[in-house]
Amino acid sequence: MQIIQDIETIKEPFKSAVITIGNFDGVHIGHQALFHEVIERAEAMDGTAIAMTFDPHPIRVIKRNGNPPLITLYEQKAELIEKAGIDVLICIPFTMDFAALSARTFVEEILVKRIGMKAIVVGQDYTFGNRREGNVELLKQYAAEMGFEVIVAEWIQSTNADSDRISSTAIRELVMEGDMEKAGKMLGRNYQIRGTVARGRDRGGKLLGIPTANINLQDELCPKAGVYAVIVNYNGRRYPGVANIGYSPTFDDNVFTVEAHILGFKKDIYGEKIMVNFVQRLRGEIKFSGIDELIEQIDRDIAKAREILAPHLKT
Ligand SMILES: Cc1cc2nc3c(=O)[nH]c(=O)nc-3n(C[C@H](O)[C@H](O)[C@H](O)COP(=O)(O)O)c2cc1C
Ligand SMILES: Nc1ncnc2c1ncn2[C@@H]1O[C@H](COP(=O)(O)OP(=O)(O)O)[C@@H](O)[C@H]1O
Repeated sequence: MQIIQDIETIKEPFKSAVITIGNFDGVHIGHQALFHEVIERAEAMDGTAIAMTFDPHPIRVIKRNGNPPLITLYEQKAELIEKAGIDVLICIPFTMDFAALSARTFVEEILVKRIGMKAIVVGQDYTFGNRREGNVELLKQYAAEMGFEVIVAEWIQSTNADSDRISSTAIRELVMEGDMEKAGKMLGRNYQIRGTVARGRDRGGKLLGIPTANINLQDELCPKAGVYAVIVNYNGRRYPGVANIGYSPTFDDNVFTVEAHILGFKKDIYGEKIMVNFVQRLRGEIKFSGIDELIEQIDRDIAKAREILAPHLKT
């Protein structure tokens, strides 16, 4: 996948560009369906499948809806879009100047003239341009005038019985409630955080005999405090694990940590990158009266996690 960070570097329009535009936070199954549609159309036209996204996330720049943490940071988002099969990812640095572009200028100058858009795939509620003045109706007017096709994608319903609409907001809420199974269904994969292993309080290995790799979150969404069955990616492999998120109330230092104990693993991995995939929340954090009770409980957590994770690690 080609990645373009600066549209000025696009010197000539792409061949029959089929494009979809969005923040795609989470790259959930609804986003994946849009990409699928783009790829199919592009293939039929012998054209180029393009996704356009923004970094930083527009809500960070416009601050209309506060500052919600992100489901996917840029690196993972780009990886997932590539995996979906998109040919070109155009990542626009979202600035106040960009936000001020009129809908017409954006469509005519950027999408049609520079990128060579021949078709655009959007959801029904797509809005764009300064103050969200552009919508599907306006896009259809421009389409007739400027000569491109507008494809309005059907909404993807959740596979859950309550058929919630799949949305980044719904997924954020599920992750914050610790409902990783439901979040995972909407994402089409487990919710993941990634980071570099940092030093903790030097208790896990020495005091408890259960070393934990601590990671500091950047801007991403933190699941509800508690204990989770997780799959850890390290060095290209997948390991079962248990993670703890919270303040470890048995100890009184009141420091918030995200940490994972990797099962069947023994190695110093400070400074190395790991990815933690949340499969299921097991319980909330407990303030134990002593270290022995804490260790016994963690042993039970590990046994339960092994059971939950076994089917996930078969492949
Ligand atoms: C699976 C798991 C469950 C945990 N549950 C609790 C808990 O219920 N209460 C608590 O105070 N600490 C809990 N901890 C946190 C440990 O106290 C923590 O790993 C320890 O303080 C090590 O910290 P360190 O990595 O900074 O050295 C848990 C840790 C793990 C790995
Ligand atoms: N099975 C394991 N799971 C997680 N980390 C491990 C494991 N085995 C060794 N380690 C290493 O031990 C470190 C954690 O040790 P710990 O005693 O909990 O200290 P800290 O307080 O620095 O987290 C990890 O950062 C990692 O480098």
